[in-house]
Amino acid sequence: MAVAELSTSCTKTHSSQLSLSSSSSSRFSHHFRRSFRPLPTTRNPTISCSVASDQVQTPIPVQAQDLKGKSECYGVFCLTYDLQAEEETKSWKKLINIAVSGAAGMISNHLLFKIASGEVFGPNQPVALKLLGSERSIQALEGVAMELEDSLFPLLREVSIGINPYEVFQDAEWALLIGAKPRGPGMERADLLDINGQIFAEQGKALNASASPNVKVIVVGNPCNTNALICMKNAPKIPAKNFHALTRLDENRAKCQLALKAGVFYDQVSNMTIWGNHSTTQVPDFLNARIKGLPVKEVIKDHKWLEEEFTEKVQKRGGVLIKKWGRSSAASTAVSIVDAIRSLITPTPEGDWFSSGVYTNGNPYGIAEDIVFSMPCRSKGDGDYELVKDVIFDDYLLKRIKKSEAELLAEKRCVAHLTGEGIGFCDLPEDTMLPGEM
Ligand SMILES: NC(=O)c1ccc[n+]([C@@H]2O[C@H](COP(=O)([O-])OP(=O)(O)OC[C@H]3O[C@@H](n4cnc5c(N)ncnc54)[C@H](O)[C@@H]3O)[C@@H](O)[C@H]2O)c1
Repeated sequence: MAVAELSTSCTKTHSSQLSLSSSSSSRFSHHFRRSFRPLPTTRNPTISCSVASDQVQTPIPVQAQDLKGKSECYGVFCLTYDLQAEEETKSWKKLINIAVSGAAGMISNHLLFKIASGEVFGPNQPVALKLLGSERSIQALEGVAMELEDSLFPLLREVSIGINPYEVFQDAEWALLIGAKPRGPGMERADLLDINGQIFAEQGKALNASASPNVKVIVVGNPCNTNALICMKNAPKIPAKNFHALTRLDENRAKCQLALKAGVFYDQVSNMTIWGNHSTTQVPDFLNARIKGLPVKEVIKDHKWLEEEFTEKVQKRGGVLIKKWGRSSAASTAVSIVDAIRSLITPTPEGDWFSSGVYTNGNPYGIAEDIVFSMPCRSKGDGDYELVKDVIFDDYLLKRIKKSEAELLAEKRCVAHLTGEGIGFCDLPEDTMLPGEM
């Protein structure tokens, strides 16, 4: 839909509501951007209308040096489009705030455009993007915001960028935490846990202080299960159930491999669980998965392949991809983040389920409590989920699950200093890899 079309659906613009700047006299001056503050919550951006206004001049783009410690609206997104709440149309929903960290990275470069297009939250859901970068990525973040400007997405009502999570996470209803440091040459998994754990401890505190109290958090940055645990422990005001570690890419990869082996298209594969850690100890569950509604083992008779090749193929898929392409999977990861969100905001198809790394307290499978473990979930589409109870186990599956559980318990001990549970002590069973490493 074109911007012009949108504005015709708006009854009236309210220049009196243009209260974006703390200095109203400079609001429409060429330099009004300088006095900008983070987007105020009183802005009531319920109604979507054209971003254009004949009174408004071109804003000066945010400069890197302006951004220290601030979250700034960006360029064209500083212009107003608001209408009064009572003029809300029936066809457009209330704007939602989506925070994305690592917004200048490769995964975000795919994800942000999917969110802004309406592909994720729906064609009648206006969105505000709050983009968090690192100090090193400020310029790149500005470039991302420029590309978003140039895309003219009707649903994208606001974009703000910054490097201070307390500012950027203000009122976030979704937090997609992608930004993290990659494992450098010679770096042990324990080092990575500590370096990235510190990022997620700080971001947990920031979410606790600034985000919507019911914010849904999807942690993508690796090691994502333990990062999600750290983040959750540092955000006691937010329900533990709201934290997810992304294992959806692993689920999608597993479905693809089963489909290939069975000679069916991948939409025929369902009930795919990834158990455990997003590492090479993860367990793609072929015992409970189904192909065309039948147990996998009834369709794929080559059980040796299932036990030996399938599992390893899924676990190491990311590493093989890096070897081929020279960089890690970004597009398919972004797609899997979209899948993960959509699984929470749309009802799960009858009888099916999806995988997500979630908090283990109260789980029905006997998995150790107080870790973030990938398990099968179902959702009513309200943003929440329930763990699936009707799954079966055999010795093979249980043994593998135990291995991944042991790894996550060790990771938890390793980051005790970041979860407020004492002194970190690293006795990781082995230096396992992330799926994107080889
Ligand atoms: N869970 C999964 O399935 C999965 C899949 C693929 C990648 N990953 C992980 O996702 C992460 C990002 O991957 P990518 O390919 O986009 O990497 P990338 O290096 O292209 O981007 C990461 C971005 O994060 C930024 N960043 C670093 N520290 C930050 C901080 N404290 N706050 C905000 N931003 C920060 C960096 O400047 C960079 O722009 C990595 O940790 C990767 O291992 C997870």
